[in-house]
Amino acid sequence: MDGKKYSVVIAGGGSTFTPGFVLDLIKSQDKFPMRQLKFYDNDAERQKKIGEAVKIIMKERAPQIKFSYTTDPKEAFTDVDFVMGSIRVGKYHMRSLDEKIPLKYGVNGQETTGPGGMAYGLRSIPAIIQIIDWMQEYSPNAWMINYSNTIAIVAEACRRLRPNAKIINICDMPIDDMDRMAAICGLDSWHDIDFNYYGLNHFGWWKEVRNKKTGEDLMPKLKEYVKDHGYWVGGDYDKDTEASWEATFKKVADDYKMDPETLPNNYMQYYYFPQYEVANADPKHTRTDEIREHRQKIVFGECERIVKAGTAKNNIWDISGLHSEYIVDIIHAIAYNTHEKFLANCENNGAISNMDPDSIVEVPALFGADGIQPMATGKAGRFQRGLMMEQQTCEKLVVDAYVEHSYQKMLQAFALNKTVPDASVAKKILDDMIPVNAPYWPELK
Ligand SMILES: NC(=O)c1ccc[n+]([C@@H]2O[C@H](COP(=O)([O-])OP(=O)(O)OC[C@H]3O[C@@H](n4cnc5c(N)ncnc54)[C@H](O)[C@@H]3O)[C@@H](O)[C@H]2O)c1
Ligand SMILES: O=P(O)(O)OC[C@H]1O[C@H](O[C@H]2[C@H](O)[C@@H](O)[C@@H](O)O[C@@H]2CO)[C@H](O)[C@@H](O)[C@@H]1O
Ligand SMILES: [Mn+2]
Repeated sequence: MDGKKYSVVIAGGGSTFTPGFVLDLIKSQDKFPMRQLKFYDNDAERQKKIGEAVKIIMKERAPQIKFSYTTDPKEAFTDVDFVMGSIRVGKYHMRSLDEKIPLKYGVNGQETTGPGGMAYGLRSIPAIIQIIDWMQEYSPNAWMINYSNTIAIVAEACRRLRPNAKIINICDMPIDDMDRMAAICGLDSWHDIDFNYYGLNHFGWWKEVRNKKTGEDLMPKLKEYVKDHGYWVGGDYDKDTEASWEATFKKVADDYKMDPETLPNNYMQYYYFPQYEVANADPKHTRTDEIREHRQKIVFGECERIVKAGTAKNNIWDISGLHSEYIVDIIHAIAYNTHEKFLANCENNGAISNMDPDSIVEVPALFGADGIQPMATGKAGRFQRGLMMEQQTCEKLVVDAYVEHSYQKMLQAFALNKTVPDASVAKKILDDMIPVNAPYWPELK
């Protein structure tokens, strides 16, 4: 370590994940020392609620790190080494519509999959491109680690519109799944697992899972468990897991049966069993409502409590979360050029040998000071390749729709998607989505 101390800005300071991430950054000061932490958000009021609580946390636990929050891009993106992308364009209001509009027509209503995921992706593109441009203008050497969804669509837009930008698009879902695999096999955490994985974001498969220390092949043990229980661990491990996530992890038992050679990312259920998802959804009460009643309420309630008490003693984020732990590991790998292996969403260029070079894929990559070096994962199975070709074409069509302001391309994206049964249904969903997305989408002609 060269004694350097880092400056980080979180874009989306008002995110429900921000306080947990801050606590993990503070705990990692021996590993990733910082001199400055800033928040940036375009909703001053929402950010202030988190910002005021974090001010107290920082004063008590890391007074050596200068902390501030702002809605001014120049102030936010000047003098930073890392930009963390945690924005949700349109906030929970728009997520709720992404979920509920498709359900009205009997189609899967989910944050990052199906028409809702494509609608969300189209909203995110201009905002992420704008943040990249600010970062390049005010801190040209900085890296942006982006986890703002819909990642596959954002990554495709970056590939086309800002090909030289220092941005890495990541997802923590496979980490969560691997942490569950570790627990199932009696290991401590995902850090104990070595893997070979390939696919698209929220759309992939493990080819290999091994004990990192001993090299033992864990696939037979995992398959035996997953066929009955999916990735549901239960007991103490899952004591805080919400009902919808419980259903998700259990459903992996059925996903797995679609290809017993591999282990699936839990998001495959939205593509394998869209009718089941719709049948089990309540169009009046979707995942957004659950978050409003649970995560959002808890996070903002806790911030309010800290501000009122004037202290952050015994706060709820003292226990690390996988999401932020993973992100700290990634920025550490870039800052200290460790070439550790994580998953990244990047241009294929042969990483999956039978996918187009210009596909955006999610594959293992070595993370270091120059960014990522994607690794060769071999050949996708015929079944997987067919699914991926369809899905990534949808993702490319959304970016076409953005670039060309094309109604036709967005309609094709919806109609092609595996979750949508019919082009006339695709049209109905799109026509309902256009007016509510008017503040965020280009005008589609
Ligand atoms: N990739 C992953 O694995 C992963 C995991 C968890 C969450 N996420 C993503 O992280 C993001 C945050 O999730 P959340 O549930 O905490 O959302 P949230 O709604 O609680 O917070 C998002 C924040 O972004 C702000 N925002 C919206 N548009 C903005 C813009 N243009 N510029 C600056 N700020 C803006 C909002 O005001 C809000 O404060 C989402 O995109 C979510 O999908 C990704
Ligand atoms: O419905 P949400 O907002 O709770 O989750 C949607 C996100 O789900 C995944 O992230 C999980 C993560 O895998 C888990 O370990 C924990 O940290 O919670 C995260 C969010 O709940 C997924 O990877 C994200 O892309 C989704 O946005
Ligand atoms: Mn994700």
